[in-house]
Amino acid sequence: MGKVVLQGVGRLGSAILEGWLKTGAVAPADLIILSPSEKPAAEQARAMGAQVNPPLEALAEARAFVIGVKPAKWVEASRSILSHLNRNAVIVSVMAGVRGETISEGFVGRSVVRIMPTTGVAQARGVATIWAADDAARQVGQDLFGPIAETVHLDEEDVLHAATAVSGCGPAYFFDFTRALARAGVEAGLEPEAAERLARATLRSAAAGVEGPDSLDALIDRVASPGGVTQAGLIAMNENGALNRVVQSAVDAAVAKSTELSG
Ligand SMILES: NC(=O)C1=CN([C@@H]2O[C@H](COP(=O)(O)OP(=O)(O)OC[C@H]3O[C@@H](n4cnc5c(N)ncnc54)[C@H](OP(=O)(O)O)[C@@H]3O)[C@@H](O)[C@H]2O)C=CC1
Ligand SMILES: O=C(O)[C@@H]1CCC=N1
Repeated sequence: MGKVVLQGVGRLGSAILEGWLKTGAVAPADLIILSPSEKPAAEQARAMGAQVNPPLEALAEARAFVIGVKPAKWVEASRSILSHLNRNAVIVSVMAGVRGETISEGFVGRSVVRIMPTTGVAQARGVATIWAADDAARQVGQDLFGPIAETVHLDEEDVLHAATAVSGCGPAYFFDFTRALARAGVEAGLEPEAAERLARATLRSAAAGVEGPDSLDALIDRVASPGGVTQAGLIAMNENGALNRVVQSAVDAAVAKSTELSG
């Protein structure tokens, strides 16, 4: 793979770094980490042989440059490094919204691959949607994220907005639902600690169900005995299409925000 630069070790950057260290997808000796402040994941990488904030001349060897900063920060963050960065480095953007063409222009024509990962990459159990204008850049994205995520390749860049709304944001929706389930359990009489343990463990248990080949309909059917307790709950949850409506509004709002970020 060659040297890989990670710029930004925040919520997602640290998850990516943890995944790489866990799987060895990027050898620590090949890692160059740029971070304005000290981060535990970066310190762990340093202890394993990575370079953290080395003199910028080190970027001359970069094969890939991963932008892990916020969409509002990347232009400013690229300014000081640009003249040092290898001319052939592939730019790997995990930023929501920002278009590949815009990033390529900012990086003076370098190839760009856009990735939309989930934070599950930390446990090498992420999902990563990949889009690139050229196959070589796409392959760099696959090499970096394939070992830490299930990868889904897109042909159309515009569909990344939808992938972001469904997958990039998705873990937060499930955590929010789990919290609501725990709260409802408390209302129904459970102690708060028991309610949270049950809701979290149920999320893990349900996730194990989707590891198999069964359709979502079949998985639901297996839990919902005809005329039974689950069916009563599902009917209440879906009354007048309430669940579909609320999920659709979440996805639509996230697509709108991602589109806004694309300028
Ligand atoms: N969080 C998520 O689940 C996902 C996030 N993304 C994308 O990932 C990107 C990062 O998001 P997230 O991790 O949530 O945001 P965070 O704010 O947690 O992380 C951004 C990091 O960028 C660092 N940073 C700022 N300026 C520089 C610079 N000049 N050089 C190096 N590092 C810099 C900040 O450092 P410091 O802490 O020192 O200020 C911070 O740690 C965004 O573009 C977002 O769209 C995509 C998919 C999922
Ligand atoms: O909330 C965000 O903007 C980022 C992008 C997808 C998940 N987190």
